[in-house]
Amino acid sequence: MANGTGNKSVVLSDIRKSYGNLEVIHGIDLTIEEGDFVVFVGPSGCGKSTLLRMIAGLEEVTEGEIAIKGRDVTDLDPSERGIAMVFQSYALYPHMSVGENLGFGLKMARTDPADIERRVAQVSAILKIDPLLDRRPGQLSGGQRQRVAIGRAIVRKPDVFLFDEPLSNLDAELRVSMRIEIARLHRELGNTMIYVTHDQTEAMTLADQIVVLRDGRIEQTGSPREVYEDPANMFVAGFIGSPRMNFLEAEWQGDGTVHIGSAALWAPIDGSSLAPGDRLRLGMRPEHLTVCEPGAERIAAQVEFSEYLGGTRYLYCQLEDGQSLVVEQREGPDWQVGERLSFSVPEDRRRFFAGDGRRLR
Ligand SMILES: Nc1ncnc2c1ncn2[C@@H]1O[C@H](COP(=O)(O)OP(=O)(O)OP(=O)(O)O)[C@@H](O)[C@H]1O
Repeated sequence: MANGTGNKSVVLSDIRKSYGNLEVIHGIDLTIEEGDFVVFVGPSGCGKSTLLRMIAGLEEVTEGEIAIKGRDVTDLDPSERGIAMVFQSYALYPHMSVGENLGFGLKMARTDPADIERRVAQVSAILKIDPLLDRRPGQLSGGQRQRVAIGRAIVRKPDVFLFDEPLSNLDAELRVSMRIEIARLHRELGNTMIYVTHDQTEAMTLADQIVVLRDGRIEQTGSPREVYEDPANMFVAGFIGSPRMNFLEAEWQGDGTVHIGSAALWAPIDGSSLAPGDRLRLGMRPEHLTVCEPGAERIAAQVEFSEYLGGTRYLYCQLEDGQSLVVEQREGPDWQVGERLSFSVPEDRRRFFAGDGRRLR
């Protein structure tokens, strides 16, 4: 909750969506607090855009209810919902100037022309596009176009901003600066923002709350830190983070340890639902593994491939039983391909999952 008011901004109640006989959203419940920046993430086809478009009113809801600021908007037109949407494609009117694009929505709403002029000036100052007001969209760079598209949303003073992958058409450098700009806008305007992205960095840096979706269901909702450090299940653990979390198959011993090859690692989990010999997964983030002297609690692996990225190095390793392990190394010697190493991982960084992906600890 960004502004601490605790008021509900958007409430989705048992939302379902079907295309013909095919249900793609399977009963989503979600409460978004006033002023929160909420990011939807998940693999391609999980329903991020469909959910956003249903909130916008661009897609009909098959079942369930959407409320914005306490008002049931499920059957209202997009224009009546108090939302503004920014698309990946910008969706600017090519034959209008930037100024006309910015003011068009207000003109349609029969706003007083002097008022339109004042608000367009205000917004173009916020977004630093005032020198561009007389240009057409065709005469702008990608970044400038996206600024105009965002300006067109702001000028209408919506309750809720919806962003559908707004930065994915921009080059890497511009993405970073626009990302920072969007974060600044959120801080300045304080509105609720809902944002769909494929980009992990955008999700982690912009979100107050990340909603992780899979196959039309919510797997977890939480702060970036919660979903990263305390994932609800193996899916979330594997989806959030790049390179992704390592999952090693391990055997539960019944004495509080798991075995991976010759390594015996302490596993502080509730073993009441487990039997000795049960297979578990031990999850470890690449940055939590460190090279150390061999020992009982050490995982032995051979370096297969090494990637130097400047500030960091990724070691792609293989255990004796063929399992893979990715290790992020920030400092220390440049280990070479073929080298046999031992790795340790702190106890509080170990995550355990049952065979069905359930989190054990
Ligand atoms: N008009 C449509 N007719 C039939 N199925 C559709 C339609 N639109 C979307 N779907 C299906 O609904 C599911 C969710 O699609 P959606 O575009 O919301 O996913 P997404 O998470 O946004 O994916 P991406 O990350 O690839 O954009 C997918 O299985 C998709 O094939």
